[in-house]
Amino acid sequence: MRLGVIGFGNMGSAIARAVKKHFSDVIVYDVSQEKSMKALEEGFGVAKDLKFMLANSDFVLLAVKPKDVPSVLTDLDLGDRVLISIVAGLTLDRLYQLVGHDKKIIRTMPNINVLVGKGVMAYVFGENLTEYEKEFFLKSFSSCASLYPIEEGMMDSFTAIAGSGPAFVFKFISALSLAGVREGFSYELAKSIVIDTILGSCELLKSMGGHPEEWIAKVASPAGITIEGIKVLEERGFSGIVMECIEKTSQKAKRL
Ligand SMILES: NC(=O)C1=CN([C@@H]2O[C@H](COP(=O)(O)OP(=O)(O)OC[C@H]3O[C@@H](n4cnc5c(N)ncnc54)[C@H](OP(=O)(O)O)[C@@H]3O)[C@@H](O)[C@H]2O)C=CC1
Ligand SMILES: O=C(O)[C@@H]1CCC=N1
Repeated sequence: MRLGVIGFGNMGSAIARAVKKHFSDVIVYDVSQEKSMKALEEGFGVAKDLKFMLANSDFVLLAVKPKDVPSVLTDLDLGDRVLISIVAGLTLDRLYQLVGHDKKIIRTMPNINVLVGKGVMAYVFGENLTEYEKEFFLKSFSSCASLYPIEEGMMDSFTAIAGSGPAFVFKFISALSLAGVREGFSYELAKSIVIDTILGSCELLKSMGGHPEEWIAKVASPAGITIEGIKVLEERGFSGIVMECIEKTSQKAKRL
């Protein structure tokens, strides 16, 4: 199977690198000369136009910004190829309008962590896909992401929590690292301590299970020091802020 990648930006390049071993060939098309050069330097084939890319693809990854989608898909004849869209807010209905109702489409939402093989990706299969095509998609993408089959109606919520999620996690890492600097560590040392603490906490929760609040209770000793910090988070409405952050993010996906 051959993969065509439309848009070699943050996500197109991350996915191309992550899944290339599963495809006999990966060919990239990007309007940016700089991105095309980058793809070439990384050993990918580069197409001079969409027609050439299509002629050399069985699966086509749509990885351009939402505003650029109409210019890419209008008049594009996908034929029997499978279109994999990662575009936030772009519904299957809208995709069918653009490429034709008889076409093969998989709507997905990955996150940037596919770069290190630890991504998550939601997916919804459209009509007309063969069992082989579905299995090939699942096999190739499960090598870089935990795959979640979800109802399409939950896609914007998934996008907020998981697609945008790394940005919110990085924000927390950044804030905790700055707090470490304030306490007297160098930024690099603080960041390393924070990353190891978060990795360990995630590992613990994933392998041992339980509710996060139960683990908070094990860390926060009665009349100890941790509860003083928890009090500040509670007073400032940390959980409410995070919920509103996800609500606003999810709502924006509906307006794209
Ligand atoms: N960034 C993320 O973490 C995630 C993004 N997504 C989705 O992935 C998509 C891509 O996002 P991202 O990778 O961040 O965006 P980028 O801007 O980094 O990448 C898009 C690339 O496509 C190029 N491009 C623009 N128009 C065309 C065209 N007509 N034909 C071919 N290439 C074109 C752009 O060139 P130029 O820069 O010159 O315009 C750019 O190189 C978006 O739809 C987004 O919703 C989904 C999950 C996570
Ligand atoms: O911010 C965005 O629009 C994209 C979609 C999910 C992550 N990044």
